[in-house]
Amino acid sequence: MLEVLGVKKKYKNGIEALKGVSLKIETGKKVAIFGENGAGKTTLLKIIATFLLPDEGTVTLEGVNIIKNNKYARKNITISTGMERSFYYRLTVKQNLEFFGMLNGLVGKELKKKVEKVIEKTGLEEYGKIRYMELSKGLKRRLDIARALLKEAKVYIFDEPCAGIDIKTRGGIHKIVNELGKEKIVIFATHEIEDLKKMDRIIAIHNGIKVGELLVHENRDCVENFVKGVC
Ligand SMILES: Nc1ncnc2c1ncn2[C@@H]1O[C@H](COP(=O)(O)OP(=O)(O)OP(=O)(O)O)[C@@H](O)[C@H]1O
Repeated sequence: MLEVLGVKKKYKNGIEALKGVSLKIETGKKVAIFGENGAGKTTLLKIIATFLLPDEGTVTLEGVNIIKNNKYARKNITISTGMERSFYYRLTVKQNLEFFGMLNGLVGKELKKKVEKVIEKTGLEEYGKIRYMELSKGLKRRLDIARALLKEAKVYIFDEPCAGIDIKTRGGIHKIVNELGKEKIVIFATHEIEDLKKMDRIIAIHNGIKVGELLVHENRDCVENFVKGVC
C-alpha cells in the first residue's frame, strides 16, 4: 500500500503546486493521475519518487515513511518521466541501459540478461546499436520506459508515457502496465481518455487539490463524463 497524506508543495516562485493531497493505492492496482496542464501531477509524482521534498505531509510505502527513508524509496520506486537530458546522447540504446543497470547494482550476466529483457519488453530489439541522439521521440520514450523497468520495484510511475506515441507503441505500453499492475503499484499520469479507461482507478487533480476519484471497472461508461466534470 502506498499512502500519500496531506502533501503540500510550494515552489520558490510562490506557486502552490499541491495544496494538501491525500490518496491511497493498494498493491496490484494501476491508478491514473488525471488533470489539466499545471494541475500538479508531475509535482506529486516527483514527491512520491522522492525527487522532490514536500513542505508538509508524508508518503508511506508499506508503512515505511519514504520521505525520511530515501534509500528504501530508491530501491522500491522507479519512474519514467521522459526527460531526454537524463540519457547519454552519444551512447547507444544498449549502452545507456547497461549504464543505468549498473547504477541499479546489476553486473555481469545478470546485467546483460536484464538489459535484453527490457529491450524485448519495450520492442527495442532492432535499435540496440542506435545512439540515443539518433532515436525518434517515440523510441526515446520507449527507452525511458525500458530504463524504469531495469529496477525490480514495488512502485512503477509513468508520467505521460503515451504523449506523442503511435497507436502500436501505446498498445505495447499498456501491455507492460497491465502486467505490472497485477502485482505492483502502477501510477500513470495522463490526459488521454483512452489511457484512463485502461486503469483500475482514476484520481483527478485540479489546482493542486484532489477533486475526485473513479473506479473504472464499475463505471467504464462514465469516464468521459467524469473527466468533463472535473475540468
Ligand atoms: N520547478 C518549478 N518551479 C516553479 N514552479 C513550478 C515548477 N514545476 C512546476 N511548477 C508549477 O507548479 C504547477 C504544477 O506543475 P506540474 O508540473 O506539477 O503540473 P502537471 O499537472 O504535471 O502539468 P502538465 O500536465 O502540464 O505536465 C504549475 O503551475 C507549474 O507552473
